[in-house]
Amino acid sequence: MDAYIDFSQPMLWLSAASIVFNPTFWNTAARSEYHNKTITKLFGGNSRYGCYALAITIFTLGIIRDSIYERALRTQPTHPLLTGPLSSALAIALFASGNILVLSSMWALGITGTYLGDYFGILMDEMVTGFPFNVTDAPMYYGSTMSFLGSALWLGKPAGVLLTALVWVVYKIALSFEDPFTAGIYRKRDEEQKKVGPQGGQTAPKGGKTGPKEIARRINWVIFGEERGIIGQLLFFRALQEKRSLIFQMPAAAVWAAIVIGLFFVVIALDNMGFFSSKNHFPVDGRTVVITGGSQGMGRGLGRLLAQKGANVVLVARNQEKLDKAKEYVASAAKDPSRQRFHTISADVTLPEENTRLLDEVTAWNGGNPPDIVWANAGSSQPMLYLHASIDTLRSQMDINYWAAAYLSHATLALWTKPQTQQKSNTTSTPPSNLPRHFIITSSSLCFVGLAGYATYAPAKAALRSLADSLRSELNLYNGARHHDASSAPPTDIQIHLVAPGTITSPGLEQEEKTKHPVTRILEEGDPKQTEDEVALAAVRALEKGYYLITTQFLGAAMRASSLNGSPRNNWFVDTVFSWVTSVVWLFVGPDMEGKVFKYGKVNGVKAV
Ligand SMILES: NC(=O)C1=CN([C@@H]2O[C@H](COP(=O)(O)OP(=O)(O)OC[C@H]3O[C@@H](n4cnc5c(N)ncnc54)[C@H](OP(=O)(O)O)[C@@H]3O)[C@@H](O)[C@H]2O)C=CC1
Ligand SMILES: CCCCCCCCCCCCCCCC(=O)[C@@H](N)CO
Repeated sequence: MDAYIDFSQPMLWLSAASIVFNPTFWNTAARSEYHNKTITKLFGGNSRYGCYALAITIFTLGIIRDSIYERALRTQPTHPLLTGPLSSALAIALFASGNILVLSSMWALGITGTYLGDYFGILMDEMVTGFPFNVTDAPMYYGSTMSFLGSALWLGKPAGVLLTALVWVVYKIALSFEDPFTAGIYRKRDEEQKKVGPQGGQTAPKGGKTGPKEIARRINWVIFGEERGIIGQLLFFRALQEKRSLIFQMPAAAVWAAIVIGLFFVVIALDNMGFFSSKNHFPVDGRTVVITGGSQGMGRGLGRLLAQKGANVVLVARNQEKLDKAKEYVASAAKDPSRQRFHTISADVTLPEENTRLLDEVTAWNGGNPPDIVWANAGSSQPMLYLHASIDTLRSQMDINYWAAAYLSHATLALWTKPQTQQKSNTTSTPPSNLPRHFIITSSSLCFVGLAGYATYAPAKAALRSLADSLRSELNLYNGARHHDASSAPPTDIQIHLVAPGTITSPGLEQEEKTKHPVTRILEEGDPKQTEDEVALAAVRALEKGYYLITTQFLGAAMRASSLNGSPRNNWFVDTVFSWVTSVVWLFVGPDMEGKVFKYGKVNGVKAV
């Protein structure tokens, strides 16, 4: 054991103590502030000063802890297993991505948001849902853990790996205290706000477009060191100082690997901040959108979000009562209620003629203009073992999950590709509509990966992906023809998109849980759950960036990256490197998933039909 870790070194124990002490300290301090206003009282009743003081204290304690950690490691044995070029490359990657998580989290939350401002009654107005919070709920904690592990690998010290494990456990415990507590604080605030009077419902999450002005403002912020900038610079320079001398000792291959992986995370972060495309590729203000399956779940979330962005919205589903309620809910979010219009159509989209009828009805309602955006979102899942499903079920699953979207695309594209002369000019739309029209299909992340228990459903979703890929290729013909003879060609470009969400906490999910086999639950256990609003926001943000094949959370993105095939890339660099990474990840995840199903059969057996 002594070859790995030297437990006789006092620094090791001091480091462990400081690792345990820090989160314990800030949780105790913050709770005492929350209950008795202890820190605020110390600062003459000014809670903001109190919070800044706590921030400085926590930050200083962090630096002390980090330097004790480093000193502790220097007195520890090095192990050859941890000193190769691979280990160094991994160290850099962990350190880089850990720091990106920490810095971007601070950037997004500010000082009071980062350093427990909630406990001081300084609440954030809006939930931050963009990067890095779309990657993990606790980027600070995970980022810091990654940096610890990075340092351990860099120095090649098994003791560092052990201390990192301690960091991780301590953070996990801290999170299990903090998360419910903060959730409680915000719940209380929301209840109080409700009592005071309606504030227009939920506020839209923060983030959104990052135009050149916003970028300039942020750079300014960093250089001139307003609150977030100062901390960012401190951390950045400290990281540089520590690592500079060591880079020169690295073998070239490790340097290159580290650069590629580091760049990968930088590009992801920049992409998430909207650096690569400041133009909005999906303007909806003043335009007319049709959403099938719009009466609940993701469709309703989309309706609400697009109403907030100024669209006229038509919701389609079968049940008229639910449609009426949803319309009221969506309309109440309108950006400009005096101008925006809302409508519902009851239709069964599994019937081809209903799809043509609904488009005719929308066109009439829209002053003779076809809708600008059509979203084939209706769908319904009956997961169960394949052999437990009747042939009728297999067919009806295909009807609602594949054919409904196929019929709607067929009818919509027929309308949109009519020559200019046969389409009324889009007089109701502002800005004037030679803007592209969009046909969007809701598929599922299951279009990328097959899972036991989804053979009733996933094939339809995979077929949708193939439909979108094929139509995307074919639509180039029409978009090209607009440059041949404008008068006989469609009046606008036509774009198609496929959105592949993961698990959504919708009424549909409650329904599918009734037939789902337990083994399916095991396989999809790790899939993050998104609300209808979260999934709608993620999808629309990606559309605004001009993406074609869209996922809404990180696991979905990984599944997508591992099955890109010939589909157009969103960001060629990220997509390419990510697909390499996933092809390695699958070597481990694949057998693990196969094994889980096998083991379920081994333990429980399975009945023949
Ligand atoms: N929930 C999940 O975990 C996931 C869902 N998806 C997909 O996302 C989409 C939305 O799902 P979700 O948010 O769960 O929605 P829900 O299942 O909660 O709602 C489905 C909507 O579609 C409508 N609908 C169902 N059948 C028809 C029909 N034959 N004709 C017209 N409208 C119909 C329903 O209204 P009515 O019954 O009144 O017709 C309702 O508005 C679906 O395509 C689904 O496959 C993808 C990944 C995960
Ligand atoms: C490198 C890549 C690793 C990939 C691991 C794969 C893990 C599988 C997660 C499965 C998620 C399933 C979501 C289902 C959504 C859905 O459509 C249904 N709820 C509707 O019925």
